[in-house]
Amino acid sequence: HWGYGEENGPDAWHKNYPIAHGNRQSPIDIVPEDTVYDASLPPIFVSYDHCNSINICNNGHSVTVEFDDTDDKTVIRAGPLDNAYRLKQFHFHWGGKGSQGSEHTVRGKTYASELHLVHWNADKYKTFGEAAAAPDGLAVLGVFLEIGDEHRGLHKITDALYMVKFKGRVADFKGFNPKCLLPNSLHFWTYPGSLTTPPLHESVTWIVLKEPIIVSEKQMGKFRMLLFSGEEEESRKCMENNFRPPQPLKGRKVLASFD
Ligand SMILES: C[C@]12CCc3c(ccc4cc(OS(N)(=O)=O)ccc34)[C@H]1CC[C@@H]2OS(N)(=O)=O
Ligand SMILES: [Zn+2]
Repeated sequence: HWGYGEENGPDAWHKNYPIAHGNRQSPIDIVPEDTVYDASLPPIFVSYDHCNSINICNNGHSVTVEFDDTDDKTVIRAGPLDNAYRLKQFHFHWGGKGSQGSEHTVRGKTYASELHLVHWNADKYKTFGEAAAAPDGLAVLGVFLEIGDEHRGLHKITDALYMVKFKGRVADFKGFNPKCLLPNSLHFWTYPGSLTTPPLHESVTWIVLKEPIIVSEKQMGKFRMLLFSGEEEESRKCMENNFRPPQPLKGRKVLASFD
């Protein structure tokens, strides 16, 4: 099964998922001076007010917080999007001790972690799975995490991680609103890309925020207590370095919402 190890890591994914060598793969290295400022690009509109998380889960690749997406309560719209996209889940990618960890990079700079808020086009598609296979099916909002002071909003998440230490664990996690995980500025870069884990579907409009949020090394350390492995497995591998490196741009244009 695919993972982030020597044998089953990103360089091997193409064997079962040939689209890994496709023309709109993610993540990418964002080179600000090569991006195109598009003054006609409206700001993104994040309406997470009536937001309710359901549970927190260790899926063996990351830790995800799932949302009730049965109506248009929690959506992002505008920016590069033609429809309202409903929040389905968010999850993180992170590194080992204070090193790399983000998936997107900025002129080669890696951040300690990257938060992905995964939304799907419920205006056009009936289910998340159907949307996830369509070229305009998903919109993922990416937020960089940088090491510094501790982040008050992140505490609720890091305090819940002990409940999902092992792969396959799910725990109740109600009433969390991810609005508190967004930075002050919603200035973004956007480009057409893909899921960054198998099945690597080329169905994502990426919206990567320029401004990182600041979290403490102690908070990041709690993510590294999670395990890739299940409770019954004898090999206990810390969940860390669960990121795919940047992929070829293949002629894609990266638009900037700011000059
Ligand atoms: C659940 C699904 C498989 C995995 C998957 C999905 C959607 C968004 C995802 C975002 C990810 O993370 S990332 N970094 O943002 O790309 C990683 C995996 C994702 C759908 C696609 C088909 C499956 O859906 S299904 N079973 O057919 O209903
Ligand atoms: Zn992700």
